[in-house]
Amino acid sequence: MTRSSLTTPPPGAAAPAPPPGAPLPGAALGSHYGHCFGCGTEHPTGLHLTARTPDGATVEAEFTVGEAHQGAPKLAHGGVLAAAMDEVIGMSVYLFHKPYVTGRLETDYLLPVPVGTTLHLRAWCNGISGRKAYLEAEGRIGAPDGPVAVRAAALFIEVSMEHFAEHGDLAAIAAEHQDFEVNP
Ligand SMILES: CCCCC/C=C\C/C=C\C/C=C\C/C=C\CCCC(=O)SCCNC(=O)CCNC(=O)[C@H](O)C(C)(C)COP(=O)(O)OP(=O)(O)OC[C@H]1O[C@@H](n2cnc3c(N)ncnc32)[C@H](O)[C@@H]1OP(=O)(O)O
Repeated sequence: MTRSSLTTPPPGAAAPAPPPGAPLPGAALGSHYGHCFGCGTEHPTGLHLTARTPDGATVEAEFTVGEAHQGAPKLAHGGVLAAAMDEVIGMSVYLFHKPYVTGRLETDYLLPVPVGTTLHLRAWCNGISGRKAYLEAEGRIGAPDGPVAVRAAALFIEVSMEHFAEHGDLAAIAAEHQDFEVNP
């Protein structure tokens, strides 16, 4: 992965153990918001990613590239692939049971991804330092051990739930997340 210093964890940054209440190994993670473009089940044209954590520390999901995801004829659009990486990385930091947003997302495109391809996505955390989480993901063609088509590195920033109240619609999230309080 060609990674900038901004997405490289500083020395000593370690991923914490999942807190009580975090998804257990083997658990499906579900959607964090029904209208999310990445995982929302109610989104009419979204990616509809469904993820699970095999070990409580990493996240896996599959994304099949469809006609709606084209950039060049019969090839996936790079921005759509970046959205899939953003989503699976977001799910991996959700394992820590705190709200984070993407601050920076870096993507390497290594192979073209034809329509009809199933990408096997995997994301994990390389470390947390203060409010900053350093994360990484890869997308492999056709199988969990297939050739790597996309790699991503990201810096996610921890926010309070007030972030969503101030800038978005906290009530819509709270309706689906009784486990997140505005003033815990
Ligand atoms: C997404 C919905 C979540 C719903 C939450 C509800 C429940 C959670 C449940 C489930 C979640 C599960 C899955 C989520 C899956 C996918 C989600 C996809 C994620 C997204 O798609 S989310 C949308 C795109 N995202 C944004 O919409 C962010 C817009 N942005 C801002 O809202 C501010 O920009 C913010 C808050 C990022 C920072 O603002 P701020 O004022 O709080 O903090 P500040 O600026 O001081 O930064 C603190 C330290 O981070 C460094 N830093 C900041 N930004 C940086 C950058 N870009 N590059 C390098 N370093 C950066 C600073 O340099 C400083 O570092 P230092 O402390 O060392 O000085």
